Amino acid sequence: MIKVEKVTKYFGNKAAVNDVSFEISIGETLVLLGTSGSGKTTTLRMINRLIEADKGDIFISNQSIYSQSPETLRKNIGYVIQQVGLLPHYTIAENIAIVPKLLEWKKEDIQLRIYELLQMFCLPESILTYYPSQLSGGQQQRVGLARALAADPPILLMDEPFGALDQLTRNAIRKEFKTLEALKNKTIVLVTHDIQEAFELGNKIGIMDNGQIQQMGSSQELLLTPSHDFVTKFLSDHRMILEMKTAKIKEFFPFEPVPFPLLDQIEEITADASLWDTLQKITATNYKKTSFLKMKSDNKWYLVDTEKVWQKFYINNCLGNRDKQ
Ligand SMILES: Nc1ncnc2c1ncn2[C@@H]1O[C@H](COP(=O)(O)OP(=O)(O)OP(=O)(O)O)[C@@H](O)[C@H]1O
Repeated sequence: MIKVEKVTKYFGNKAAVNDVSFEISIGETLVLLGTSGSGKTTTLRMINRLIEADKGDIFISNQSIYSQSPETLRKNIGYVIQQVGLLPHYTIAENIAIVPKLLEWKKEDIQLRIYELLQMFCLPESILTYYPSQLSGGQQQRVGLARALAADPPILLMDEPFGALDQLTRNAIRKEFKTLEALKNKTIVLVTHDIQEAFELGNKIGIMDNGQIQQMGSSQELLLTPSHDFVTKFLSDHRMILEMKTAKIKEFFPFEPVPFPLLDQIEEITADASLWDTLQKITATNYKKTSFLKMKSDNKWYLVDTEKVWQKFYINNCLGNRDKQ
């Protein structure tokens, strides 16, 4: 879907992005993660030609982005930035309608789409006549996302989209973001320096340093087979929590099946849920040593012994990794 081929960008004599290549398939989310100044934003902005590359080429659906005008290109690419970028003198309705209007949609269709997006992002109708400054940060961020999705573009570029929010709002919006049906088939490139955000949202993560992608892979690949010392060091402070977010609860089977669970200790969960999400679910409702999980995969109840889960996690991850280092 998106192919970036040996792309370089200089500012003065310095290469901000140096010979970067990667590919993303339809429906994948690639997160560019890295230190400040490593070239993440420059890479992202070259995809919608807000920054022009000096060398290399970028293809979307096998067509070079340089074979079309930047304006045509951007009509098919949603763009979300940390500062949200809502136009201050436009109402919320006008802000959301910008791209559909550019695409000359009918007035009624734009109206319908606006209401659909309000529902999708849990925003009240009353804000439609407000100006951006009258909204909270979290609401502005939701409107920014709604605006980017208004014309249902196949590609979404996001630059620190949750960066301006406090931690609680950030976590909540991130959770919504993960489950949004409207994002399921989108090809997304997201820039962040938040390691946990990257591991939560990315199918693929590209770790950038000094204008280059040091390693690109799934969260498991980065954690278990880092290809550079930089990658190991970059992730080291967060290692434990990342491994809990990467490990899936199904890896901790077999649990004991039970015919009937105790009703005050039940949680429904999918087999693909992470260990982190599962334990959070269990401990949020009842901090007990055992809990019952109903696996959505086979619809049976299992008794989960969290102590055993911890032991297995420790043996699999902590001991295994230490052996490798
Ligand atoms: N317009 C510009 N003019 C000159 N130098 C620039 C410009 N934009 C970026 N740079 C430089 O290019 C390098 C990469 O910047 P970029 O914004 O891509 O990094 P980043 O990884 O997104 O950083 P951050 O996480 O801090 O936003 C930095 O050294 C930056 O100072």
